[in-house]
Amino acid sequence: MKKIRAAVVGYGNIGKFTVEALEAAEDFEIAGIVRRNGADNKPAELAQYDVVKDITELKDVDVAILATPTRSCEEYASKILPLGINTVDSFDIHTDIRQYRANLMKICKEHGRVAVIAAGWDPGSDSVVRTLMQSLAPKGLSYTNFGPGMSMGHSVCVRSKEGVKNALSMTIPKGEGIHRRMVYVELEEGASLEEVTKAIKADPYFASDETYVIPVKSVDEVQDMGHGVNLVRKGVSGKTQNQRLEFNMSINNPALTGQVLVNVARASMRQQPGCYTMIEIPVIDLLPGDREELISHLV
Ligand SMILES: NC(=O)C1=CN([C@@H]2O[C@H](COP(=O)(O)OP(=O)(O)OC[C@H]3O[C@@H](n4cnc5c(N)ncnc54)[C@H](OP(=O)(O)O)[C@@H]3O)[C@@H](O)[C@H]2O)C=CC1
Ligand SMILES: N[C@@H](CCCC(=O)C(=O)O)C(=O)O
Repeated sequence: MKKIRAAVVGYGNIGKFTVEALEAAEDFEIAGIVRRNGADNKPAELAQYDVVKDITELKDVDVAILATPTRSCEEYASKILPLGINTVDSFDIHTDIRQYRANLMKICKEHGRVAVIAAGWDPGSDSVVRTLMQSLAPKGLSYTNFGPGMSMGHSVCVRSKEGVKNALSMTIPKGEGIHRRMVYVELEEGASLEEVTKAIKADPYFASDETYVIPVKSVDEVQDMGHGVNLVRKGVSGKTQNQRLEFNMSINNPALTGQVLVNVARASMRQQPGCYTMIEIPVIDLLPGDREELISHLV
């Protein structure tokens, strides 16, 4: 069977775990890794792979897995899709997903390619669970309670602020889908904590949550990439009240996100041209293997 050739774009936390997930997937081969500085300071674990500055330097790429900051995803996808390469990403600004999908839809249709967006665990696999729960109890309330744990998206956002050398944003659940943000920042020399705090609190990632910004000497010393979710729904099936549904997981955040990205990269090869979120993709397409066997094993 021909293997799917995937490129990983960006080699930060998600990029590293995506490479590992690709190495563990028998239906994939790694076409190469795309980094802003190309092969400069190539990490030892990438010795066997092409590490390049531009994806056009790689051969026969079927799908590009964008492991870049959320706010860079659209720029990368808009350049890569017209090259005839599918893209997948874990874009996580929930309020901007519809517009992002509409923008990429045009490009995908024009170039006959597939993009899968907002595909990590939230948004991503949690979105699929929320959808399933809503179908099981169509009337009612769902609550997504995160953590405590490290949000990669919020941490990346803080690291992009002027004066911040490194950052860790912890998500603390307060109940009923409300969260507090505890942000640990390692500041550049001379940076003002007050200015940095103002910039963080004004960012849409943080603007609607209670947020505390705490300076630390070393983010490395306090960082732990564990996270998790408790997703609950209480509602009505048909005319029957008080149906209670629950989904829990406790995870290494980048490892799970990298795995989901590989799954949707596989699924992207099985969709008609267009831009999709995870709830629009048949779940069986996330899995490798023979369809008939999966049906007899899983149904
Ligand atoms: N939907 C979900 O459930 C989840 C989504 N995410 C998303 O994943 C994103 C990436 O997280 P994470 O891997 O921790 O981030 P990192 O900062 O560790 O890695 C991002 C990498 O992207 C590359 N890059 C390209 N353009 C830029 C830029 N303008 N600024 C900085 N880096 C750039 C860099 O790699 P190089 O130097 O090799 O070019 C960098 O290391 C987050 O923004 C988050 O939104 C994360 C977890 C879950
Ligand atoms: N998008 C998140 C994953 C879901 C958890 C979350 O949204 C949060 O902690 O706020 C992340 O970037 O880590």
